[in-house]
Amino acid sequence: LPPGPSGNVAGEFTNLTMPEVFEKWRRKYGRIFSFKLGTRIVIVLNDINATTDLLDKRGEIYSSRPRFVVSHEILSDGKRGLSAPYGEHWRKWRKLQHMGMNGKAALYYRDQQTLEAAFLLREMLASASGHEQALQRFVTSNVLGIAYGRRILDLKDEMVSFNYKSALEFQRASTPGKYIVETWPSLLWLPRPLQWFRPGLEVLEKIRDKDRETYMSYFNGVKQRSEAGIAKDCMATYSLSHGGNQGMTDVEVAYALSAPFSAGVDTTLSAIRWSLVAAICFPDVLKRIQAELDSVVGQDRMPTFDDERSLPFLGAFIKEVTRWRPVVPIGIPHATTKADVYDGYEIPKGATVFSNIDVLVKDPNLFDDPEAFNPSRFLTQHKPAGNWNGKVESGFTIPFGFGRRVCPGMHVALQSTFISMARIFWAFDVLPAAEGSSIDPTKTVNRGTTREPAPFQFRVRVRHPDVERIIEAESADADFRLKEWEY
Ligand code: HEM
Repeated sequence: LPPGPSGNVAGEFTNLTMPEVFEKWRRKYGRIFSFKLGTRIVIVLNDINATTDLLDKRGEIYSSRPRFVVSHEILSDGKRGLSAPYGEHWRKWRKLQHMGMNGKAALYYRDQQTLEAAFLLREMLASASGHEQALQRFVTSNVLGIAYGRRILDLKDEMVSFNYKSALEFQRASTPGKYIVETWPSLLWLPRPLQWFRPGLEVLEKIRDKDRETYMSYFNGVKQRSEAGIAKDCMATYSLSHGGNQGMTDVEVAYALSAPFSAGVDTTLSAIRWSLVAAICFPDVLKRIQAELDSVVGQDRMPTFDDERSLPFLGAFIKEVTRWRPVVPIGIPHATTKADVYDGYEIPKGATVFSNIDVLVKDPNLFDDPEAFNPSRFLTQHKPAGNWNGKVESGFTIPFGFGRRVCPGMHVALQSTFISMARIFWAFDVLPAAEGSSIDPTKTVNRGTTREPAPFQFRVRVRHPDVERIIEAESADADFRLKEWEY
């Protein structure tokens, strides 16, 4: 096995976060290390070549997920794709995600994203600070638009509270050490009357039934709208088109439609929050973005997606934010389906494999002065960031994971980030909450697999005299046009 700490290391994770523990061990053991957690072998890749060699090039072996007996198999009836092992069910689920969110399909959601961004500006204009709710509503509404062609007017919407509750139950059920069957799944073979741990699982089975019923009701809602010819194109309607369900049952499709919410809200929101933190901490960068916006867009209309190609510095800024503060710092673990050998090390079948994104995006071999926040690195023609082994990457996608499991929501996430940032920076100066106060960009909060800035306050200041009038006009139009997504 690759080198690493021996013995029971579970205690290491009580005071430090997983990315922190990984960093400590990386300094000691180097580019690939391993350790044992319970009965599992965990391998951590801290190097882009090892990551691409294994997760990309040997995708046939490295594309599964670690087994989650309680949260995936029991609570989710094995139906959630994000935690599904590599195989037939995951493949069909993945095809639907791809069909609904690939680069071309993502273009369809631009209308809603643009209108929601006008709405967002109005909400931000209305409150001097404390824009958290407005940002959260913007991201959530777009994600539900992708899944169900439905928008939300506020965060109290029942669809939002249900999805949050369901995500929380999943997280709770994944807590290490909480359920004995997680460590000893063979206990589930005992005759039921002998399963002394059963009552704990029965609670989860009740939640599972309620989840299934609710997901089905959302899917059936779109079916009815589709039959009536009033559904907006979305993943649900794609699944209803000829062969669109990939041969999945209705319940499987209904579960698949829950993925954009569970994987897309916290991640996109965190990317947007980090973009604001960067704008506040690096005012010269913000000034340069605004100069670009002023010269391309001017002051008598809001930016749109049509301006994207003419705003290379804003594009570079968004890439740099995702590099500087990756929102899924150690990725989502893969797992092997076959034993393998790499660089003289044994990688056993069933091993959990992390790629340490946090380290890859700060690799000095890939990025000059990697700790610096420097969007211009993504404008250079000669040494594109992400160029390794002489291989030029057309895009920078490290923060979105690797191989067959790479984030299928990448395009919609980048679109949401682009249109919200373009419009916010066009309309407002983004400033610390109080004159002379500052934000510390090294302070972070971990939430499951995502990492976001520690809560911060900021205020916005209108940039030019016509902003309020334009926001009012555009958001009134958005109110009207967004009705197509309201039900
Ligand atoms: C800035 C925003 C986002 C980031 C940085 C991000 C990052 C990631 C990463 C690192 C993974 C794991 C990939 C791997 O296993 O190697 C992932 C998986 C996934 N993401 Fe995203 N994501 C973002 C937004 C979204 C959005 C908006 C959606 C959907 C609307 C989404 C849907 C998914 C799904 C369904 C998976 C699981 C894929 C699978 O297991 O096959 N993500 N994402």
